[in-house]
Amino acid sequence: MSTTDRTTGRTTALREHLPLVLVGLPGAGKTTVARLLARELRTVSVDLDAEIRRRARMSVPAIFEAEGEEGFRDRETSALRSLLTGAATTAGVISLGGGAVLRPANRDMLAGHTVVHLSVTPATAAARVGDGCGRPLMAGPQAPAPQDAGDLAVRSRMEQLAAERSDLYAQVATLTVVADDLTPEAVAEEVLRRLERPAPAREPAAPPAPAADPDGLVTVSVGGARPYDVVIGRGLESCVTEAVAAAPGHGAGGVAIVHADALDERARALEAALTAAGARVTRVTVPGGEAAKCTAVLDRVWRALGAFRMGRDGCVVALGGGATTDLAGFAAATWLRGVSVVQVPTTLLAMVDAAVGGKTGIDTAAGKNLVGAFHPPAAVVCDLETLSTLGDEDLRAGLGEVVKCGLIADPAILDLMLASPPADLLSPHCAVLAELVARSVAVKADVVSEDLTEAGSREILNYGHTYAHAIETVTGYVWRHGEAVAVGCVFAAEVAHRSGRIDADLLLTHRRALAAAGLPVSFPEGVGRYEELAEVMLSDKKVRSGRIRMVLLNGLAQPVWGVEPREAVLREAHAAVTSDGTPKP
Ligand SMILES: NC(=O)c1ccc[n+]([C@@H]2O[C@H](COP(=O)([O-])OP(=O)(O)OC[C@H]3O[C@@H](n4cnc5c(N)ncnc54)[C@H](O)[C@@H]3O)[C@@H](O)[C@H]2O)c1
Ligand SMILES: O=C(O)C(=O)C[C@@H](O)[C@H](O)[C@H](O)COP(=O)(O)O
Repeated sequence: MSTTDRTTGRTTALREHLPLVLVGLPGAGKTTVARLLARELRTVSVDLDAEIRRRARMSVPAIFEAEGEEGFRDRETSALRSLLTGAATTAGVISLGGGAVLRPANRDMLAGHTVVHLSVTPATAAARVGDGCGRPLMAGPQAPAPQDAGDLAVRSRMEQLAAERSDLYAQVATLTVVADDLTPEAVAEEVLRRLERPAPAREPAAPPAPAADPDGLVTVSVGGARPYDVVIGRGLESCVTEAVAAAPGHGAGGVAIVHADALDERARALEAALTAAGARVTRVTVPGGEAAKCTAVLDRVWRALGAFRMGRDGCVVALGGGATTDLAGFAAATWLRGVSVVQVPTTLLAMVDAAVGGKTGIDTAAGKNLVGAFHPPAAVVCDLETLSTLGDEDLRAGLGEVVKCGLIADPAILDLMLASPPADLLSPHCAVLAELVARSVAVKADVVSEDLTEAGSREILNYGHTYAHAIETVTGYVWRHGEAVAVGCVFAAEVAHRSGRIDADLLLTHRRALAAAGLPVSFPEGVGRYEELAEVMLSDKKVRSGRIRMVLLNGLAQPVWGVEPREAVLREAHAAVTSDGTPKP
C-alpha cells in the first residue's frame, strides 16, 4: 500500500472513523490488517486477545484452562468495555477475537462505531490458521494424528464457527470486505477506500441525475482500463455509425450487426447507414429472448463471422434486448479472442443494465449465464425511440432492474417511481422514463468503473439475483428476467429483515416500489419448492466453498456483499415471498 500518495486531508477525514473495530473469523487477517490500517491512520493497533493476555498475565489457552470459556469471555467483555468506553479508551484500530461478537453486551458496545467485517470463507480461514495451535476454540475433542485428518477437523470446526457467527458479524458490521483472495495490504486499501466514501446515512442524499446537453443527449462515462461512453437520447442512428468508426479497429475488418428477429427493419436501416459510411456490413439474425443465449445460436453467429471473414479490426454491433447483447457481446469476446462490440440496446432492461458493464455470456444445461466473459463495449447507444415498439410487459420487466438500482444506490429512483402515474413509467416518451434510464446507467457505470471483473464491489449489482436466477431456471425461463429480479429483491429484503439488518419500513419500500411498477413481489406457491430453488442457488457465481453468498442491504442504499445467510433464514424468506400467493401477472 502506498502511503506517499495519501494526502493529509484524506487521513484526517478517515481518522473520524476511529476507534475502528475489525471483526471476523480466526484467520481472517484482522491483526495484520489492523496494523496496516493503524500505520495509515497514524494511530495504534490493539489486539483484543493480546490486551486480555496482558491484563491476565496468562496466555489465552491458560485462561481457558483455568477459567473456562466463560471466564475468558468475561475478561474479553471487560477489556472491550475499557477500550471503547472506559478509562483506557483508545482511538486506535482494534481487532477483536473471532468469538467476541457472541455476547449481546459486546455487540451493544459496538453499536455506533465503525465496525469492519473481514469476511473469509471457512476454507480460507482454515487454511490460514493451520492446526489452530494457540487458539483454544479451534481444538477439536481429540487431536487427530494424520495431517489430512487434522486439516479436515480444522475445516469442519471453522465451518461450525462460521455457521454460529456469520450473522452476528453481519449484524455488527457497518462495512464488509471480502478478504479471501486479497493480500493484507489490498484488504487495508479496500477498507480505506470504502471508508473514504461519504458515511452512509439512513436516508442518503440522492446523486444528481446525469445532465443532458442542449440536444437532450445524456452521456455517462464508464471508467476502468477500457473507458467508454453510454449515450442516451432519441433518434441516435448516426451515433451508432460514429461509435463504430471510433471503435478500436474502426470496423475496417467488417461490421456484423447481430440482431433479434423482431428488429429486422431497424437492422436493415442500420446496415444501410453503415454501408453508406463506407463499411463492409453483414447482418446475423438471432431469435428474440432467452432462446438466443445458447451454444447452438452462438455457433451460428461464429459461423457467420467466419463466412464474412471478420478480421481482428472488425466490429460487432449488438442490436436488441439483453439476451441479444449478452450473446453478441460474448461472440465478440470470443471471435479471434476479442473484437470490438458496440452495444445498441433496444429494451429498457438492456439500456439500464445488460448493455453496460461488459458482462457477456450464454446459458447452458449447467445454469444461467454460467459461461461468459467480461468484454467491455467500445460504446453503448441507448435510443429511447426504439422503446416505442416494445410491449408493456417487457418495458415493465426492465423497471425491475431500475428499482434494484434505486435500492442499492440511488433512492431518488424510488421517489420518482412512487410519485409517477403508472402509465408514465411505461411511456417511452415521458421525461420520467428518460431520467430513470440515465440514473440507472449512472449507478451501473459507477460500480463497474471500479470493479469490472466482480472481484468485490460489483457484486452489489447482483442484488436480488441469487433468487431471481433460480426462479428463471426452475420455471424454464417463462419469467422475464426483470420480473424474477423483482421477486428476488423482495426475497433479499426478507433475508435482511430477518437478520436484523433492515427495518420493516424498508422491507415495505421494496414491495411498494415494485408494485408501483406493476411488478410481481411474490412467487406462486408450489411452483418451486425451497429445496429446488436452493439447489439452483448453489450454482450461483457468488457461491464460495459451496456456501450461498448474497448481497443484502444494511439500510437504503447501503449494500453489503458476501453475506452467508443461515439456511433457516433462507427458508423463512422463501416462505415469505411465496405466502401471499400473488401469481405472476
Ligand atoms: N450482461 C448483463 O449485465 C445483464 C444484465 C441484466 C440482464 N441481462 C440479461 O438480459 C436478458 C433479458 O433482457 P431483456 O429483458 O432485454 O429481454 P430480451 O432480450 O429477452 O428481449 C425481450 C423481447 O423483446 C424483443 N425486443 C427487443 N427489443 C425490442 C423492441 N425495441 N421492440 C420490440 N421488441 C423488442 C426481443 O426480441 C425479445 O423477444 C436476460 O438474459 C438477462 O440475463 C444481462
Ligand atoms: O452487471 C452485473 O454485474 C450484474 O450482476 C447485473 C445483473 O443485473 C445482471 O442480471 C447480470 O447478467 C447478472 O450476472 P450474473 O453474473 O449473475 O450472471
